[in-house]
Amino acid sequence: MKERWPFSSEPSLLISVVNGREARAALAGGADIIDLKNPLEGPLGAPAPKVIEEVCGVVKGHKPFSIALGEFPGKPGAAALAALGGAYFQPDFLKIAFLAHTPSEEMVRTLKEIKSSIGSLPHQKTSQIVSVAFADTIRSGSWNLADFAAFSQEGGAAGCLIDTWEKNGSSLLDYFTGAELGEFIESCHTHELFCGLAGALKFSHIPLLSRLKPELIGVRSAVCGGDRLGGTVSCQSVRELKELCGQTEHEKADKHLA
Ligand SMILES: O=C[C@H](O)COP(=O)(O)O
Repeated sequence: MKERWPFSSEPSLLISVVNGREARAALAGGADIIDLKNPLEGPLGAPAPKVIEEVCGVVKGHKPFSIALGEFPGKPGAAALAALGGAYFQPDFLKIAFLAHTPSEEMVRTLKEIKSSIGSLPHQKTSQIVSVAFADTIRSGSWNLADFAAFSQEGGAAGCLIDTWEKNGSSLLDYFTGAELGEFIESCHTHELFCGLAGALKFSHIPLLSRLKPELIGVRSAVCGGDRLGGTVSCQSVRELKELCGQTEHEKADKHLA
């Protein structure tokens, strides 16, 4: 991978937060990346600038952070303008989502517009672009996970993340098997992209997903007592999840047998 945050051999734990208090809890629990979003505006809802400012005050200088931009069907210009707004805060990552009916040309164009808009800023640090797709929409779309990686690379993204659009209790593993996700991770690596897995993941999913060795595992609901809107990030849950990220299924079984 040409352009990447130095990920370690175990998946980095990305925790989605909505305010500074949650960011503090996620940091204290050992999160590797603090992801800022506004779940009230959708699975990849964009946070308000004043909230970003608050979270920057907590996170900057401690851990990398990402900002969700949302999705912009048919509007690459609007996406680029939103990205410019996000880049103002100099996050490590900017996340932009694509529903599976987005034409591939539009995805590539949107990513290129974003890359060129944020590249024009005088900052020393340029945010890396993370291209996000949704496991529950992709089956009905015109491209598959391997295509998604290829188009993301063509557009200039540094990484791909797969999440779920409907937060209705179904998780990533209800849509794709471990083997399929393993192939997706491989496609990302073939295209020199890092790979993130998310989507209503539960604690019980983590050992299996860790074994697949994605660069990122992204979670919100599971560390908010199962309620991504009404709940709040629990430091203890983040800590437990972080410990699980370093364990494969076999290690977990061994511990239980010991
Ligand atoms: O980017 C990761 C998402 O925020 C995951 O949220 P979730 O665990 O509630 O699906």
